[in-house]
Amino acid sequence: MDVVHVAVAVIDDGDGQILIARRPDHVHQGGLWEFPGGKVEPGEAVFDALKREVWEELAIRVEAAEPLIEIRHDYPDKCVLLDVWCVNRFTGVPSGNEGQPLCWVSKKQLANYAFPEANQPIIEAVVAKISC
Ligand SMILES: Nc1nc2c([nH]c(=O)n2[C@H]2C[C@H](O)[C@@H](COP(=O)(O)OP(=O)(O)OP(=O)(O)O)O2)c(=O)[nH]1
Ligand SMILES: [Mg+2]
Repeated sequence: MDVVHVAVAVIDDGDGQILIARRPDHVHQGGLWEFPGGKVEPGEAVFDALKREVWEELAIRVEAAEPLIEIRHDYPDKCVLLDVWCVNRFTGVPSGNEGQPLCWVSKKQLANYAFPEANQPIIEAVVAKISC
């Protein structure tokens, strides 16, 4: 199976709150919460994909980000490579541009939301990190 390369953004508000979004019911891993992001296009740099996806989904401009962790995960129907970045600086106010519910949550609260299976190590990395 082809591996789908995905740029994923962990966005924090500088005050310990992290932005999560709910995936639509009808898509892959639908109904679960996620960190915003999406597929890297052929020939596109991952950071450019991150900025593009965050703009498309949330209408905010990423100004600075750093790599956090890369996760390769095989779902029964899809293989993904999640390229996860911490967004350190952005401009604008996030809005669910695609109608997706958004929520700002503390690191501790992340455990109360259902995420796709691949996200477990991401959540551990976020919790372990001092900022983001
Ligand atoms: N964005 C995101 N995707 C995740 C996470 N965890 C996880 O397993 N995935 C998977 C679900 C999908 O198979 C894939 C991301 O695809 P996507 O549906 O967000 O891609 P996209 O925004 O480009 O959407 P589309 O244009 O294809 O509709 O990665 C996560 O935390 N965030
Ligand atoms: Mg997406």
